[in-house]
Amino acid sequence: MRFWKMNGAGNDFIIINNMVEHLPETCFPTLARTLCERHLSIGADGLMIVDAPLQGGDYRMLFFNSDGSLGEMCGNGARCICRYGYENGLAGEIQRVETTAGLVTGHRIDQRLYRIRLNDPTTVRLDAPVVIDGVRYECSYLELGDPGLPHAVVPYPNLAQADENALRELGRKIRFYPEFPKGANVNFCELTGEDEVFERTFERGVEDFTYACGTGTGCVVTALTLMGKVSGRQVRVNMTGGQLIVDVDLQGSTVQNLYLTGPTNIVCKGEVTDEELSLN
Ligand SMILES: N[C@H](CCC[C@H](N)C(=O)O)C(=O)O
Repeated sequence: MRFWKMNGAGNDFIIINNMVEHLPETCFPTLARTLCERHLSIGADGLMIVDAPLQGGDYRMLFFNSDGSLGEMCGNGARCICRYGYENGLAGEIQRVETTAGLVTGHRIDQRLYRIRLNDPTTVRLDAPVVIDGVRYECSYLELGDPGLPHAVVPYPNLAQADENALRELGRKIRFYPEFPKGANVNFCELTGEDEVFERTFERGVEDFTYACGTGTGCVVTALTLMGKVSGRQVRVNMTGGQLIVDVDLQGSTVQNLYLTGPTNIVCKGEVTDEELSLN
């Protein structure tokens, strides 16, 4: 079984082309759990399966988190998969990717830089405070696409200096907050300059911080734009693994287009030989 390992700003993925491998869909959760384990196998935040299109796109993308759960979408994953699609001749410089959350269009800017148009927000609750251990945190809740990928946006002062373990525990509690029916990816953020944000995301399905989260940055910049705190133009979001740029087109208070731009890295291309892997 051939695979590529890629990352987008440090959010890393294993990619398998199922138009070549012909694996049964039922094995994908186990495949993700096995291959994404960082000590026992290749290691990644998620597994992406490329498959034949069903709705007129260039191809279809299925995204599985490292715990085997299906994610509706993945912004950094979609940017990486666009490079995979381009370099494997599945699509041209502008491409249409079918995701579980709906169609995503991708644009090759240069060899490593890719921009995608993220799914439009389908739920935006700017005022969705959470109370954790008696402390109230201002929070927004957004979903991108349909069915929507859930995100909480939590402003957090002095984020870069925050105690890692305390932040992780808080992230976990908000991720499972009972008022978020699907759970949520939890994006802690702090404005660090004009149109510049620092962000750390505790991800559902990885159940820890990842180095970057593309849909998370899209939601952070959407919320901050609607609150009037950033312009929505070329907003720079810095995360552990690098920088992503987000553009938000507003029509009144409705988001019309949400773009995510950032780097991709092909780490290796290889063959899976994991002797512990069972496809049943
Ligand atoms: N890291 C991803 C999001 C993965 C979504 C996943 N954690 C879920 O909630 O299913 C991104 O770049 O947008």
